[in-house]
Amino acid sequence: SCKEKPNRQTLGPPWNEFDMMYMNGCAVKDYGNVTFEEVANDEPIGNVKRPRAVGSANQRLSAAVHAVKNDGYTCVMLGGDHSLAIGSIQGHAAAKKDLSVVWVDAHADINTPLTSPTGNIHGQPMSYLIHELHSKIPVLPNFSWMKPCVSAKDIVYIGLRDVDPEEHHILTLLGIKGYSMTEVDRLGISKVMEETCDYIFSKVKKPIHLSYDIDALDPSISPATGTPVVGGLTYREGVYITEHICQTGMLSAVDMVEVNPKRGKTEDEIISTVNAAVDLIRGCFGRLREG
Ligand SMILES: N[C@@]1(C(=O)O)CN(C[C@@H]2CCCCN2)C[C@@H]1CCC[B-](O)(O)O
Ligand SMILES: [Mn+2]
Ligand SMILES: [Mn+2]
Ligand SMILES: [Mn+2]
Repeated sequence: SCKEKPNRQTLGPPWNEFDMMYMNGCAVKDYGNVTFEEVANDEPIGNVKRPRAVGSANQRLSAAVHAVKNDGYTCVMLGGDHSLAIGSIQGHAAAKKDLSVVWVDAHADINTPLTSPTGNIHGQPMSYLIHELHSKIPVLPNFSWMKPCVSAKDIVYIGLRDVDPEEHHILTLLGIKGYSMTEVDRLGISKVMEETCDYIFSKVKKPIHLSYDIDALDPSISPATGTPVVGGLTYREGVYITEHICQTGMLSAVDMVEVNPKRGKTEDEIISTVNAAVDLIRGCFGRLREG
């Protein structure tokens, strides 16, 4: 997590007594890893796999993100898979009430437990988070702590190119704003970002929760991920998104998820994926390619 640019003159060496480090003019504090408990016999419930483990993990993550926000930082959550957006956005909303969510992803991750083709919760987080689908989420063990906290009108997707038919129906029914790779090609990324910000700021300027799935980038850049899909964002488009969000001054939390070294076939694939994720986060905190 990172605070705004401190006044350099008043600061001592990079490390000071609050175990903060200063990088790129940001005060960076490492809140450590959220440890997750192993859950034995975590049998699926209907079409939801690992509900108990995922529910308790997200409850812990939610508390951690809440603490980071209460300390006044912009929160950086490094995943893990995209089911962690449940805890990250819950914890953020507990501290900041009204949020806008920019979801950068090849996928919509808005399957409900009933529509999911795989039962994997990483394809469902948005359905747990939005008010409009609350009635479609069954009671699940270890999920009683959470409640919907985002409105459909406060969401924008960027990078969509692998959306299930049921997800497409939900997006259309709820009128959720999205820029698929077709729109990115048609409009260009700068127009997409201009429209995205006009849309989320059209009424009230809400803090932004940027939930960045590394599989939004083309697999040629970030192959070490669970569900790669061809035809993704270029490195430049991916970084432009973060630079544009940064300059709004409204970024309040960012998830960087689905970076999975185990899915890299070579060391180079892993390094390329991790370096892209690092550069995306640097873009969120003011690193400009012009220097
Ligand atoms: N919609 C999905 C789900 O499992 O719900 C199905 N899809 C895989 C499937 C393969 C065959 C062609 C259609 N797509 C992955 C996606 C979840 C991605 C989660 B993310 O966090 O990586 O975005
Ligand atoms: Mn995944
Ligand atoms: Mn995702
Ligand atoms: Mn994805």
